[in-house]
Amino acid sequence: MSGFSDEPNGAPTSSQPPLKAFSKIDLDGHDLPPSPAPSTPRNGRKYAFATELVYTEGNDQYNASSTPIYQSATFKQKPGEPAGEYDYTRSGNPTRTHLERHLAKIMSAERALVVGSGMAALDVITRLLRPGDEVVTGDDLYGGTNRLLKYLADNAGIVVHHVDTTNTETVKRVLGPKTAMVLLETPTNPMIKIVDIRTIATETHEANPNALVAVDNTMLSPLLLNPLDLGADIVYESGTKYLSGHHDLMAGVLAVNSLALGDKLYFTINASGCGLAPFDSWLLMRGIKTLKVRLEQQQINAQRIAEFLESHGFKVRYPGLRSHPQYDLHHSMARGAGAVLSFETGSQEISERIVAAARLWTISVSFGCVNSLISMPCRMSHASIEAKTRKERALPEDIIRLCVGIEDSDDLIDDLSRALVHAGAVQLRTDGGFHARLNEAPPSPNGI
Ligand SMILES: Cc1ncc(COP(=O)(O)O)c(C=O)c1O
Ligand SMILES: N[C@@H](CCSC[C@H](N)C(=O)O)C(=O)O
Repeated sequence: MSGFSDEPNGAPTSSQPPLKAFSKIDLDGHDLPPSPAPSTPRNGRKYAFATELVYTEGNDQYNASSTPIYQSATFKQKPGEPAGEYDYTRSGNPTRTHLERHLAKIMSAERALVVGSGMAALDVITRLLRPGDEVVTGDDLYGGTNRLLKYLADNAGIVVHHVDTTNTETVKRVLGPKTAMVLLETPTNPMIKIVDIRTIATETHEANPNALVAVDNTMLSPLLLNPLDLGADIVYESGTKYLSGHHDLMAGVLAVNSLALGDKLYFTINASGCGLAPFDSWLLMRGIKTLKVRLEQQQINAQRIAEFLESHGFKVRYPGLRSHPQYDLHHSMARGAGAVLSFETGSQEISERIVAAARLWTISVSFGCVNSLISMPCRMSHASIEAKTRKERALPEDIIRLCVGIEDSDDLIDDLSRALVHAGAVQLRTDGGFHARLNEAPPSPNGI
């Protein structure tokens, strides 16, 4: 897999025009995000994504190259003059504003907002709902998203429909005038299923023009997907993941094209006080600058690892593989396959042994970090979904999720191979190769 031009990465030939990273913002610069601390060159020239990621323009009094951390809760006012631009950091802070302008630019959005975590972003979005409203969402979702929706269903009178969002007909059947929100993930976490944002957004707005389509873009980041360009009303993501890239902060990002909707989201952020703190805003701004180089390498590594596992007989879920049933759909929307994949071994016990035997792959929740991570979603990130519900939704208990980092891919494959052999997940052949034992009885714990 090569890089991140504005062309679809490895996409099948189609009659569709090439996917553009900045389709919304005009090259003459009439459509730049408003900004007291602009993040875009004032001459209006629009650069390639890699350039826009690192290029920022500020209005710092000393021309600081890195926008300073305004570590201040309050801002002094001048007597007898109207209130200044900032008064209190819960309401606004220059470091946070600069980050928000920068995000609006790279997300091709009219307005972006940043909060304390990805879940805080979803919380802000769901506060647009009223009792009796219906939400349509997937049957494969991040566990925390599922938990918040369940809370709203149990306590706030919101009706939540979990359906197979990979099937647009199924989604259409539950849409209606009471649908207030459709909440999508693509690829889904952890089953890596692909959702047709364009079709579902059209169907949703036909069913109820006031319904909002919100897309969780955590898996791909703005480098690989712009849900707003596909008809979504709100895009949000966990900045804890690819945008920051080092697992050293928690953040959530929201972006919209409707300024009226942006104002409603901002109201909740100010009213509830979940805006991102100045230091974390600065750290996230720093992380964003290396998004392309990190995710590009992560994706190259992920492709190699997915091919390695598949070639050894494992059932691998990764949209970079031609065997993915929705390969074409994914590449009609996105500019790359991302760096999260999952695979099954046929046995929960074997999967547990693989995870335990890995050394380079850290056992950890989350993804997007420069380090490679291995996890068992049913025990970790998705443990908050009841076992009964996981079963109903056919989430395999043995599924292993790999979140690929930027290490040397040979080292990653060596470590994974050793873990597979140690766990007894593979049958050794006389020529030194091996093949997945899928659905065979697990061997003795030393694996051989
Ligand atoms: C797809 C997805 N969305 C949202 C979140 C929530 O983000 P955060 O942990 O920053 O609250 C996560 C993980 O936590 C996630 O995997
Ligand atoms: N204990 C946490 C688990 C966080 S999972 C983080 C991430 N979204 C992932 O998919 O790994 C919780 O209960 O939220």
